[in-house]
Amino acid sequence: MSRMDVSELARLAAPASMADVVALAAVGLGLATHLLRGIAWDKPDPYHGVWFERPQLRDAGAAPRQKATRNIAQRLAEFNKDIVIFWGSQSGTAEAFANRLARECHLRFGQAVLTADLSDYDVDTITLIPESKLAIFMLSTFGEGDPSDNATALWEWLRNDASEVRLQNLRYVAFGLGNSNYKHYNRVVDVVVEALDNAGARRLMPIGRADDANGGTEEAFIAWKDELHSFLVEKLGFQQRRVPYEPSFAVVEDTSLSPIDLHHGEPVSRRSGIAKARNAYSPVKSLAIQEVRHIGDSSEASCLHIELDLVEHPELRYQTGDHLAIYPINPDEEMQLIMEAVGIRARADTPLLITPLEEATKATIPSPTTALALFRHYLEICAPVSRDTIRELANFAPSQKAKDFLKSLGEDKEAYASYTAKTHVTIGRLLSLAAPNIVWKDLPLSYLVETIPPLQPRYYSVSSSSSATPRRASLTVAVDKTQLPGDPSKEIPGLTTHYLLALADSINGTTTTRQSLPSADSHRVFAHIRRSPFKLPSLASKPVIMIAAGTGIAPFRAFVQERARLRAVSGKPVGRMVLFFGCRRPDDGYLYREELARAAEDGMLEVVVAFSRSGRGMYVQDCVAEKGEESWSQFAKKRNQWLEDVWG
Ligand SMILES: Cc1cc2nc3c(=O)[nH]c(=O)nc-3n(C[C@H](O)[C@H](O)[C@H](O)COP(=O)(O)O)c2cc1C
Repeated sequence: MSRMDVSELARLAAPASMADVVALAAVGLGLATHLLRGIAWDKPDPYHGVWFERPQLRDAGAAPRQKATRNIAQRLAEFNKDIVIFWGSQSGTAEAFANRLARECHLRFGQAVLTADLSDYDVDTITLIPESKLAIFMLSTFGEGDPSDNATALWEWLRNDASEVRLQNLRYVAFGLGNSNYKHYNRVVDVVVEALDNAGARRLMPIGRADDANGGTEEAFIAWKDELHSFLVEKLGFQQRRVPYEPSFAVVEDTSLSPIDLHHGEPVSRRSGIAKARNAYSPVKSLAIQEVRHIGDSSEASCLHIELDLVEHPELRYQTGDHLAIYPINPDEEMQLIMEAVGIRARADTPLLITPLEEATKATIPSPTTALALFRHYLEICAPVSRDTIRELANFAPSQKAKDFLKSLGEDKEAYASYTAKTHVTIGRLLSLAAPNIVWKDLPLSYLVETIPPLQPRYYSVSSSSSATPRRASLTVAVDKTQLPGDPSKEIPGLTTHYLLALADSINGTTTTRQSLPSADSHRVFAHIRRSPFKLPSLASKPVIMIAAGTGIAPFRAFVQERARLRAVSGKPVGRMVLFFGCRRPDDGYLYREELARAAEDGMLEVVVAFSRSGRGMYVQDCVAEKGEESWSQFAKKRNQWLEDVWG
């Protein structure tokens, strides 16, 4: 990286909000990762903050099923399906879109559609899909222009074996999900489409691309879907029909089941497909919270340091730099709203059996369960409701007034945008706003089960070192709130962070959030560990430059602890570490101040702090530009030396 690159970084917009700070943290990590690319680790992984993962509870479902074939062509033939929708999704959006599109193709055109998690099939069997079928690819881009975990096999197959792949029979369309704020915007769909085309596949429509930069993903999907529908009618001769709803799941109350047989909220282990093959995820376990304390709080922001006990679970091992997934629970208020609206509140504890009506449909919710567990633990009920769903809900409305209201909102893009800018329309709120105090008796629970996405775990970088505290993992979590763009007086609390805040309140006897916990809460969280390639250089003598703002410091705290431990145990010197850290003021957001000062006193760490609201008002990128020059030239010298050592 040249001096110009550093000043370019300094020129970037100064952060003015929490979102900026988060973006800044990502830029910081990106830079650090870039500097150490190929030296400290093989594959850069600059996203140290909250991580996402596919939300599906893979092995969920009541009865054990026969092992499904991994041959996609065979599966399509077995279930007589006309269309396959492949999805590659990290945080669940592409998966939810694939399910919505499948339902719509079935209801509108009577087509038999299979949605396919890419990691459930051997990707080379795509070559066997006959010409009579249509394939739809819905792919998101993650990391640094990388595929989602479940699309890795497709990615590697198309890139590594490109010259051998023959796809003359494949007719397909593709839709990509990305964000133009990232350097490699929608790279995955572009690379995959290029490879498919080169292999002789016939692309029937231009690629659809969703840009999440300004929250445009949903509308881009609706627009692309409308184009696809017109194409299917006009070019492929599909006949339209009008079927408002056909369930894919049977949801029935079964009082014969005993409470001990029910899933009361524990997530089902997600170790399947590629993740299992690569041992990327640990099993999900219930972890006791050993300690939780507020650090670096200010009037504007709150930050938690949480220590989780791993002693009870010897099989749970983390490595410094790994991520930990927390399974949140929905707030009671939202849960009650929805149960009230569908008239199930009095039967919240009644056993519910949720069974796919077709063998080809994958279970996403553990069954048997209860309505309480369904809405508290298993469905993402705090997310805004999509315009498509609002339009569909009009079919089940309990009054003409409610129907008209939902239609006006669902069919008018502008009306929906301005309403949702001022109102946080979660499913429970929407139902109660559209028809106050009326039970939606025609709204089947199965519709909610298949329409509301499964609740996803949220990922955080572990902020402790596995060498220093192998049986205890800590997290550093900024408690976030999002202001509604059309009414900044309304703040939407972050789901997981406010759940963690409620736990902190309960443990410490404080009251900092309105969110309450279930009465029987035992101060434990469901969690699993995800392997991360974001690691310290394997040679402890290598110097490291770290750049972070706010809670982006989490993995670097772990790195500092790791090296300190190594030095204490081996008695040997370790490489120089420089940490550029950005926060507001010396008394606002300066996380782990004393700890960092101690490491600095020991001579193994240099901390360069940028205070954005104090003194000269510096941001971390200013510090990198101003003070980083000297560190950089030293680093560059060393780097050249390593390159010579490695490459000769
Ligand atoms: C950590 C992270 C990294 C991302 N990297 C990229 C990227 O490199 N290129 C891009 O176009 N979009 C990127 N995105 C945006 C996602 O592709 C976008 O949010 C998409 O809607 C997610 O779809 P999914 O939920 O199906 O995975 C990234 C998002 C996150 C949270």
